[in-house]
Amino acid sequence: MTSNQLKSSRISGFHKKSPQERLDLVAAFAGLDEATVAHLANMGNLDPHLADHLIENVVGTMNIPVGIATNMRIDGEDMLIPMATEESSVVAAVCNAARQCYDVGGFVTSSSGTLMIAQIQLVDSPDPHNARIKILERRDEIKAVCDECDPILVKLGGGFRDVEVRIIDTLGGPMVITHLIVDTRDAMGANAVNTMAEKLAPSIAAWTGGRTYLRILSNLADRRLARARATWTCEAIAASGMAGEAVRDGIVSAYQFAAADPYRAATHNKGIMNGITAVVLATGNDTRAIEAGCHAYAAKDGHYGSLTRWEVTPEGHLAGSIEVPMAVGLIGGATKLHPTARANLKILGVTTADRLARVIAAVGLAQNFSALKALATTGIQKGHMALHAQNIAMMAGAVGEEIDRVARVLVERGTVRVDVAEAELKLIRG
Ligand SMILES: CC(C)(COP(=O)([O-])OP(=O)([O-])OC[C@H]1O[C@@H](n2cnc3c(N)ncnc32)[C@H](O)[C@@H]1OP(=O)([O-])[O-])[C@@H](O)C(=O)NCCC(=O)NCCSC(=O)C[C@@](C)(O)CC(=O)[O-]
Ligand SMILES: NC(=O)C1=CN([C@@H]2O[C@H](COP(=O)(O)OP(=O)(O)OC[C@H]3O[C@@H](n4cnc5c(N)ncnc54)[C@H](OP(=O)(O)O)[C@@H]3O)[C@@H](O)[C@H]2O)C=CC1
Repeated sequence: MTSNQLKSSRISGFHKKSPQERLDLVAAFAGLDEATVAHLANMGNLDPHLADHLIENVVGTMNIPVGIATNMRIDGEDMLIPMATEESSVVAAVCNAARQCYDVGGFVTSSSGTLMIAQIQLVDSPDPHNARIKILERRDEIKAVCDECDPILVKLGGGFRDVEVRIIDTLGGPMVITHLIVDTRDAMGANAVNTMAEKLAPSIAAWTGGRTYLRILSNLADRRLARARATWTCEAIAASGMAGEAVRDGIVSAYQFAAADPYRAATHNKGIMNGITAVVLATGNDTRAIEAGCHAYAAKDGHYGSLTRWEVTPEGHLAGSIEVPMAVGLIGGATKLHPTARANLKILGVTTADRLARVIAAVGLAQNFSALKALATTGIQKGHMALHAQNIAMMAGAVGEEIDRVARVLVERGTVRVDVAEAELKLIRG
């Protein structure tokens, strides 16, 4: 092969090769050394055959640590929560928040059910209002078509629930958008509702005289909302040098800032997603679907705001609550296939997708509490950087016991920087 051929990304049939053959090609393309190739070839605790079938063009796996959030009491049940994340202090933050509300009962959760929405786009309808009514008239026929697509889902108590039709103004003129509302039970439901939308679309075109284009679920799963709330007493949240009342008021003020300002809300919600995404990933669910849904929900009032609310109760306690779309499943996607996801679901002990969704909402709320408490008191760097110091020590080359020794010095000096870690490592190694 010439070096030009090696540098071409046009590799026909790459997908038909084995992971090792692909890796050899990639190694030649990128000039990878033997150690890097060997590292990528080691697929850890994921069966290479499974990895090669979960996604396309596989050459390796990317291991992310799974940490356990402790102290979580949800609806009276003590739970251990597996979280998959690459970011330090995220797991500690959930443990910390849960610890401070454990004695007063922890988290209370609820949900709006497990309904998903599939959209069918109809264009070029000369009489969109007439078209809307014509579609609504066919409810029974629509139900029959949808339920026929997935008899197992129907047997499990799910299936078609309702049809709604909206007329929206677009750059291309009015469009008639049909929403199929489907109970997908313990599945996230994308495949189930997409199949229904595709099956139904030709009938919608025939009934109305328009043309159908897109037939796909909406990730703004606002018929599948998970909710959680918790109360923290001032006594429990007092921080070194700060009365609980001041901490409470600081958290409420931080929320008010996020509610009013999208620049702050983006960071505020990122913190919430630290927890949500970590559990979604740990259980093999679709992180992008959940993130898209949560951010769209945060903007549902035409203004991007906070996913949580923080208030003071009549007794003077701090009350936090969260409401988020949470389309997660226990069936389908990688949830059943990935052995780590299966193990994590076993640790969680949840037996329904609805319960999993509510647990995830509680984790999002806990995550937000800790971030806001840190921000409103000592600042985020103290706690976060203390844990991040270990990463910095490793970046400087520390191994084994050196990691803790270097990290401790970085925290003591208050300078969590790689150059300082390198200097300290030099000292330790003499
Ligand atoms: C970091 C802490 C927890 C320290 O908090 P602390 O009060 O200094 O820790 P502590 O040593 O007193 O321990 C208190 C409890 O925290 C937990 N805890 C304490 N250390 C650990 C640990 N190593 N591993 C596991 N759990 C830990 C543990 O539950 C412990 O109880 P115990 O077990 O001792 O009975 C605190 O400062 C904190 O919660 N900070 C917030 C950290 C955070 O939010 N990190 C997310 C990354 S930053 C970000 O991306 C989001 C952000 C901040 O931008 C969002 C926003 O702006 O809104
Ligand atoms: N925009 C998005 O978010 C999109 C996401 N996706 C992907 O779709 C995947 C999820 O699709 P999903 O439909 O959940 O998965 P699957 O189609 O893999 O699984 C759902 C199916 O499992 C069967 N089933 C068995 N037991 C149950 C039960 N207790 N509750 C419900 N269904 C049950 C059902 O019927 P049956 O056996 O008859 O099939 C159901 O249709 C994810 O990988 C996601 O990433 C795909 C497209 C777009």
